[in-house]
Amino acid sequence: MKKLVLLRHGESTWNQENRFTGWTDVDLTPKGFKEARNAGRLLRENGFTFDIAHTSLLKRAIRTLWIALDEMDQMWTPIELNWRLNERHYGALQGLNKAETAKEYGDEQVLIWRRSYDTRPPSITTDDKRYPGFDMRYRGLPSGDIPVTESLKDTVARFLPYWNQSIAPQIKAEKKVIITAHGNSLRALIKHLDNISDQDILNCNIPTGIPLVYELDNNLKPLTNYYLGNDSVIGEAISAVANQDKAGA
Ligand SMILES: O=C(O)[C@@H](CO)OP(=O)(O)O
Repeated sequence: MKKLVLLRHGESTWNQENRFTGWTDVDLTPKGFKEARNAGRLLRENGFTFDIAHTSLLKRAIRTLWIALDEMDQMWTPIELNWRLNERHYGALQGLNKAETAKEYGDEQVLIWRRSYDTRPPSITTDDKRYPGFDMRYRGLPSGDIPVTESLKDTVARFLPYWNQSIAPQIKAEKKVIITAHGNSLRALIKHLDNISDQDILNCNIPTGIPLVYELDNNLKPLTNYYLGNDSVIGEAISAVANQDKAGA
């Protein structure tokens, strides 16, 4: 049996301000630092060690990983960074407040933008200052890979090549792996691993800073999965993510 750990970054400044974030490179809040440290503590107390860590090119995920590894006293763990683990690109919604957007467009529309499988939020244009093509970290990418908006389906499509070519072979080769990423890039992976339907993925919400352990068979089919930590804290954190788009939030 193989174990894979998934960790969403700790609370970011735009999580705190309840803004659509996507590829915007915002940092952790003080609470996010604490969540990352707590994730490291839970991993340490449960005896986890890693041969390799994967994360995105966004500092909220990178810093969460650094802090968790620091808390585990395993900062020497090799880290691979890849844009394919980035958050889903939220197009022209990036920067907008989720509750205000729900007031303007309605809860139902915002839920569709946030959680439906194949609906893309409105796009940005390639002359928008939010266009990732202006950011030097993405300079090596073909322009066809640089998003102006993404559905979860698009996120699955750009995550899976990295999973299939880099991460899955490492796990099959008995490497112990942690992936520190984002709410929607991790939903993309979970959809694939658990073979969740396009409809049911709507109800999947991932809390910040709580390690999620997958136990996998030799073909990487999930046997079971569980969060580390206190069940009621985890339940509240999952509901808080689900409710961010309520007009009264
Ligand atoms: O804003 C975002 O990029 C994501 C994650 O924080 O939000 P949501 O949960 O609404 O998909």
